[in-house]
Amino acid sequence: ASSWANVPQGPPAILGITEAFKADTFDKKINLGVGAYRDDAGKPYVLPSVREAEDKVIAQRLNKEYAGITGLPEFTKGAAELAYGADSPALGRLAITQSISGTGALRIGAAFIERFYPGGADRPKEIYIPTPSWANHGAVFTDAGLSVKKYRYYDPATIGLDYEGLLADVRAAPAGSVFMLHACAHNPTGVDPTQEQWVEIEAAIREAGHFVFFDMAYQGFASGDAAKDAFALRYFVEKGHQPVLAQSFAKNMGLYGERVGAFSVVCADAAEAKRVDSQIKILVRPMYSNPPVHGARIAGTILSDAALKKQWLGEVKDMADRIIAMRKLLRENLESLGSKHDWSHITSQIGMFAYTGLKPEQMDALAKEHSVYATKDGRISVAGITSANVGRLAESIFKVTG
Ligand SMILES: Cc1ncc(COP(=O)(O)O)c(CN[C@@](C)(CC(=O)O)C(=O)O)c1O
Repeated sequence: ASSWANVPQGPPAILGITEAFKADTFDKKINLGVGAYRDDAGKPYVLPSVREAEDKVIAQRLNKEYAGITGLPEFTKGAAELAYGADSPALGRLAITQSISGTGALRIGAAFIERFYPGGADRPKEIYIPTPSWANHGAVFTDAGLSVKKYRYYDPATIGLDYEGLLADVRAAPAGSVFMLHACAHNPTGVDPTQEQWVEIEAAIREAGHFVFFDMAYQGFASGDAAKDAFALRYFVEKGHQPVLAQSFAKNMGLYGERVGAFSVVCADAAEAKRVDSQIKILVRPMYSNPPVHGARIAGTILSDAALKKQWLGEVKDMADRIIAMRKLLRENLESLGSKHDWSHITSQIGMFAYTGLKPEQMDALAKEHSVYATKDGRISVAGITSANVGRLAESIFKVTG
């Protein structure tokens, strides 16, 4: 018999929505599934600054030699400055490696924590993630040998932050626990703490002696302001935390398929950063040895050229502004249809996604009766909304929510 006779059929991944969408022949079907930016014509968007940087890279006729294990220094330097701030004292004591986008950064981080996080041999290697969190977080951490715990985050009653529950769970966790925090644009809810709430959360985490793993997959894409979106990360570093950070350039540079990201560790000093860097190399070498160069060359070109970086930040703001405009339009359309529900969360939430509060059966009805496709948890990718389809989308939501 075949060696794989016992391999079971797994459930469809998130991309199952896209399959159902593709199979639908209705010409006005709407895909609000995968979190990828679309312009107002509903088309994928390659940022002009990325095209320009790519032309520069190609014109250099570079060779195809291996990058180092931790990737292109020009890229990782730029990524660090973008995240922590060009004048951050953390930059002098940072270990950073290029990664296979955000997912790869999370995986390196999980492996590093599994191998080195203190707490003694008896301490279970675990990480606390928000409820809900990005669909892939759990699997990334369990596959790296960490057990996943949950902390309260989203409150269905208010379709907002369960602030008291979050603080209670931070305080209840054993001292020195590892907490995963979404730096901005929480996925899937779009619900972020206010800056005042971040200040409280930081104090609770510091008092409990917890360790922080930031996932920043949407810097600049949430508010349109890269520094504002990095507030939580930079505030925690300022208060003395030594977090680890996963960065993705999939969304804010539109480099989805180029797989550009970075993983970094804020260390106590330069000597510690050197030791940590050596151990990150030992982890990465047998994982994938070294990263792809093309996307990092594009991102590095943008991040190291003041004019291109300025142009890029303007384009990221334009994407964020379009998302914010679609949130407003959807809410206004629902209200003008006479919906009795409170839709203020659609505009108070931030980033790629809106957590509508619709139930799974209502999401099913949206797909089956209205050819509107999104995940069962009620998450819609706002990037899939256009000025052409927002009216029909609002009518569909109005019909299934009454
Ligand atoms: C919070 C968060 N972290 C990390 C990643 C990883 O992205 P990357 O590996 O492509 O850099 C995503 C992407 N989440 C998307 C946008 C895509 C996906 O699920 O893969 C989403 O639809 O939720 C994310 O939402």
